[in-house]
Amino acid sequence: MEELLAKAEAWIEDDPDGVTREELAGVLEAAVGGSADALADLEDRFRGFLEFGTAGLRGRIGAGPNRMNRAVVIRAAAGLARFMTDALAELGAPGPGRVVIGYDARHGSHDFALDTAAVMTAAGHEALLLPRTLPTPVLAFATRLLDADAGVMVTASHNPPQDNGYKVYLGGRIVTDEGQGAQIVPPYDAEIAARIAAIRSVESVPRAADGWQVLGEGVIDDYVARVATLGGDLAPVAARRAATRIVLTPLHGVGGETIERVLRSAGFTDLHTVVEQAEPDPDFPTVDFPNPEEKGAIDLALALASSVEADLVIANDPDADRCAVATMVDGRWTMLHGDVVGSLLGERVASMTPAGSHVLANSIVSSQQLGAIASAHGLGHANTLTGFKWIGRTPRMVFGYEEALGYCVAPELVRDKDGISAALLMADFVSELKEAGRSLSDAIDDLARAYGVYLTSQVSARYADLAEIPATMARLMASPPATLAGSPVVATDDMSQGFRGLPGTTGLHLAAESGARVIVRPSGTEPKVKAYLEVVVPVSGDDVAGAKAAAAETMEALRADVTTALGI
Ligand SMILES: O=P([O-])(O)O[C@H]1O[C@H](COP(=O)(O)O)[C@@H](O)[C@H](O)[C@H]1O
Ligand SMILES: [Mg+2]
Repeated sequence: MEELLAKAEAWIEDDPDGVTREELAGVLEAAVGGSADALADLEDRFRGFLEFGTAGLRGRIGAGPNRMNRAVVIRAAAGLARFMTDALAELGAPGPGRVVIGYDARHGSHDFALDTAAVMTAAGHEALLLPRTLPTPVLAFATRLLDADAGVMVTASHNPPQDNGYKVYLGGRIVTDEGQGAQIVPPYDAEIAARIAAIRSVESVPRAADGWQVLGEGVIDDYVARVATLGGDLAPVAARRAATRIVLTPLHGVGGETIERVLRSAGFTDLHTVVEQAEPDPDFPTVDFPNPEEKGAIDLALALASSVEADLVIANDPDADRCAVATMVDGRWTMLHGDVVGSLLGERVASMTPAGSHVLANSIVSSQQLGAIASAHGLGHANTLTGFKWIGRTPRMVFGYEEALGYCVAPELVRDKDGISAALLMADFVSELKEAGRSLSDAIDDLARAYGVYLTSQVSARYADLAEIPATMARLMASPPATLAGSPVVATDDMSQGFRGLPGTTGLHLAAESGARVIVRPSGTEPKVKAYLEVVVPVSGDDVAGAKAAAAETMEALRADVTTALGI
C-alpha cells in the first residue's frame, strides 16, 4: 500500500498533462481516505506499463502506467526512438532514422501523435507526421512508400470510446525482409519494451518544440491512385461498376473520405454513406461498440441498404483496416463472416495467380478452407499466429486474411490488413457477379461445391475483472471438454508449447473425430476470451443446402458445448 501510494505520487509529479495529473490526484486522495473502490482503481492503474499485445499498446485513456495518456506515450515514443538509434548503429548505419506517424480521431490521438513527433525529433530522428486523421492502412502504406525505419499509428481501432492505442511498424533499414512495413513481432516488441522500461521519468525525455515535417497530400493521393487501380483497367469494367450500388459506413471512424475517393476513382459512382456515421466522432454515438463484429453495429447500414436496394454493404472499422461485407442471403441483409469473405477473396486472388510458389496465408484461428483453395490452385498455404503482425510478414504472400474481418489483397502496397483495398476487390467481384445475373450468395455456394461447407463461428466472454481471463484459460486447460457436438475429442493441444511449427502462444486447440475444431485464446486487444469454432461438411452430389443445414445443426451443438465450457 505504502509503495503503491508512493508510486502514484511520483507519477503525478512527473506527468506533463494537467488533466491526468488531477485525475490521479483525485483517485489517490479517495484511496487514502479509505475508499476500497479507489484503492482497487489505483492498483489497476499501476499493475504495470501497458504491454505490446496483438496490435501494439492498447488500453483505457486515463492516468497511470497501465493506461493510455501523454506520459505513457512519451515513454513509449522515447523507447522506440532509442530502439531505432540502437538498431541502426548495430547495422553499421548510425545516425537519424525515419519514422512516419499517423493518428485517428479518438480522444487524445492528435496530442499523442504530436508528442511522438516531438520525442522522435529531439532524439535526432526524422519525424514525418501525416497531415490529418487518416486510416491505418494509409500509415502502413506511407511507412513502406517513404522507406521509413518505423511507423506509428495512434488508434484503438474498433475498441470502445474510452480506449486508445499505439500500433508500431518497422521497415526501412531495420526490417528488410517480407516483414518490411509490418507491425512488430518478437523480439522487437521485447527490445522496445526493455528500452521503455529503462526510462526513469518523462521529465528526462527531451521533446522538441518543432522540427518535424507535416506531410502533404501527396502520400494520400498516391495511396488512392495505387489502390484504385488494383482491379486493372477501368474502361472494360466501368459500366458494370457504375451499375453497382454500394452502401458504406466508416462507423464514426476515419475511413469515410478515403474509401469514397478510392471507390469513385475506380468507377464506383453509386455510393450511399450512412450519414449519421459518416464523420469521425470519438464518442461513436450511434453504436454500443464501434466494431462491425459486434451485434447491431452495422444495423444502420443494413437499413439503408434495404431502403436504397443496394447490391453490397461495406462497413469499415474506425481505423479502416477491417472490412465487413453484408449481402442479401435468402432475402435478408446479412453480414458475412470474416472467413467467408476471406475464402471468397482468396479464391478470386488464387484464380488470377499462376500456380507456383505464391502463398495464401491466414491465421490459425481462421478457416481451414483457405488451405483447400490454395492446394486446388497449386499455390502454397501458410498458417500463422493470430494478428496481422504475423500474417503480414508471410514470404511470397499474394493474399492473406484473418477471421476478424482483416484482409491483405495487395501486400506490395500494405503489409497489414487494409479495409479499403479489400472493399474495392469485393465491390469489383459483386459488380462482375451482378452483370452475370448472379450474387455473392451464389459465389458462396460455388465455394461449398468446390471445397465443402466450412462453417465458422465465434463464442466470446467479456470480463470486467482481468484476473478472470487467465483463470478461465487455466480451468479449460485443466479440464477440457471430452466431446464436441457429440463427437469425441481426439486432440487436445496446449498451444503455449508451440503448435504445428508456430511459436508458443497462450491457447488451447481441440479437434473432434467429426472434424470439428475449436481454439480458445485470450484476446490481445480487449478484455475477452475468444473461442473460434469450425465444422466441415462435404457436399454430396449437388446438395449444398443439405450440407449447409447439417453444418448449421452441428455448429449449434458446438456453440452450446463451448459456451458451457467457458462458463458463460
Ligand atoms: O484492432 P485491429 O482492427 O487492428 O485488430 C487487431 O486485433 C485483432 C483481434 O485481436 P485479438 O483477438 O487479440 O483481440 C487481430 O486479429 C488483428 O490482427 C489486430 O490487428
Ligand atoms: Mg482496426
